[in-house]
Amino acid sequence: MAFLIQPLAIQHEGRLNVTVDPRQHRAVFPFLKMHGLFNCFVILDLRGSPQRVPAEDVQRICDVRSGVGAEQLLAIEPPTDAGRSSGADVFMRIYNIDGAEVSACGNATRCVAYHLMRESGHETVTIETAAGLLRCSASGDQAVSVQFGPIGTAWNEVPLTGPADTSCLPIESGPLKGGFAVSVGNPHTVFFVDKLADVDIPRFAPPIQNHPIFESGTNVGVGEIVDACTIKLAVWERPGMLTQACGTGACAAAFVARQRRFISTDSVMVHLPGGTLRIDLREHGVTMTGPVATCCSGYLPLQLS
Ligand SMILES: N[C@@H](CCC[C@H](N)C(=O)O)C(=O)O
Repeated sequence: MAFLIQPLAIQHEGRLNVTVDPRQHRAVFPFLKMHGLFNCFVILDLRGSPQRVPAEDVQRICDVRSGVGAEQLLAIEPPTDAGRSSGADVFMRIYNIDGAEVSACGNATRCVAYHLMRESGHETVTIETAAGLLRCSASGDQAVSVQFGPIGTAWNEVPLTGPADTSCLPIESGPLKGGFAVSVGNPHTVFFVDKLADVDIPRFAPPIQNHPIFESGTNVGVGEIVDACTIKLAVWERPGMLTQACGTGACAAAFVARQRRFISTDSVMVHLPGGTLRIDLREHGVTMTGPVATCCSGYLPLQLS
């Protein structure tokens, strides 16, 4: 697969349109690469030709050696009929680097929302995902807020494979004990430790991520309380990588810290290796606010089925 990459030559007016490469007789899909706190994404606009991206293509595109390099691939598609009648502007399909579809990604939602708001000239956009509708709004020049619904805490919402106390799971790995499992549209298990820097996350997180108590694995958050309104957080994400930032992980950690009364405010600053997110905890749900950035755009010749 060959790529034509145009660093920083970003066209924000109009859609990313599909054209045909006359030499290769293959559809050429424009892509945009963006990041939210260095959690980076390739975005494809498939509104004109909604189809699934095969797992091998996702893997190749996301691999920094063979492709563009990204931690998730996002396909913008038309909303479903149900989504459209509830006000959704688009459907966002989320692929992890192994090609598996997942139902939520906080940083990606901010990036796609920013791109769509630039395209429409509006200050708000509603994105449908497999986990439901996400209402997004501009928050200054280069930042976006996303409203998630209420955090799920029931065992079958996470989902676990059977009934268990999600607020104190009976599993452990080294210093990771007493995890609190929640759903932010995707599964997260949050542990708090005294000193985050002392935890060897690549060693201790995988046994939690892949524990049979989870129906489809879990993302693993390891947090340290800095003060009554601030958390330091690292997230080990499915399918097995330490990220610079995780938006849904930040929502999960702020929610769990509040439940455990480790923090006393409804507005929590979550410091991740890639930067800081503000998480507002409200009765009707959680709102995440943070920056986005555009890396480059280009063209991907793909044979989608
Ligand atoms: N980085 C994302 C989460 C992406 C999905 C995750 N890897 C999963 O498997 O659920 C975020 O910002 O939320």
